[in-house]
Amino acid sequence: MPVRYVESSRLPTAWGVFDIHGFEDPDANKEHIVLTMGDVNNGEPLLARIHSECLTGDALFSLRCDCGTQLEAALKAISTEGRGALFYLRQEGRGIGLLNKIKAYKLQDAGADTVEANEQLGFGADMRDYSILSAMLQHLQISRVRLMTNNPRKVAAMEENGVEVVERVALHSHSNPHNEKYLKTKGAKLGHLFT
Ligand SMILES: Nc1nc2c(ncn2[C@@H]2O[C@H](COP(=O)(O)OP(=O)(O)OP(=O)(O)O)[C@@H](O)[C@H]2O)c(=O)[nH]1
Ligand SMILES: [Zn+2]
Repeated sequence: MPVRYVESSRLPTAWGVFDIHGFEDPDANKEHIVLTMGDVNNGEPLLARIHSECLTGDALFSLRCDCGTQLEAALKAISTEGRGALFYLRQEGRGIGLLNKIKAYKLQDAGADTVEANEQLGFGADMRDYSILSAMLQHLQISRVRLMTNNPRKVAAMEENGVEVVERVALHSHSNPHNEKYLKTKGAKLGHLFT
């Protein structure tokens, strides 16, 4: 069964009042959301972010990655513009799930990098599937974006879903002693563009 829209409501946040739109993916048994602010389908390129779920970084303040700071930066940027959309996709651990990510962290504690750890567990380096965006983009009638990401695969994903990416907006990643190797591996092995 295809991904389908379920309901929307207001969501006041520390960065202003967003609208939250809920979608369900019955085949994968996942629930996804989009946070929007302002008029998202007036034809002007929309400031947008595709954020992949990271429970440890987004909700538990983990310093192993840069997800929490990127989530905050994206919501702040949208609120500053007064207009934008954040797609929060439930693709924890680049699509391998939370418990497998913890297994990968254990292997990283023993010296593997993020890609090697995934491979040792029998997964590809990045298992995310962006086709779920299609129903969300269609429902919200979004056709042109300025995409906040360092990941060229996300730019390609938007384009594959029929959306014109008029600009890639770099997102600054805060490095700390715990995520240095993680950030280095993103640049060296996963194709992330860091300035
Ligand atoms: N498998 C695995 N996933 C991780 C690890 N650390 C973070 N993640 C997941 O990686 C996803 C975020 O991907 P990133 O590679 O940090 O960034 P990105 O989304 O590709 O690119 P940006 O748009 O630039 O942020 C989230 O789903 C995290 O849960 C790890 O060590 N192993
Ligand atoms: Zn993370």
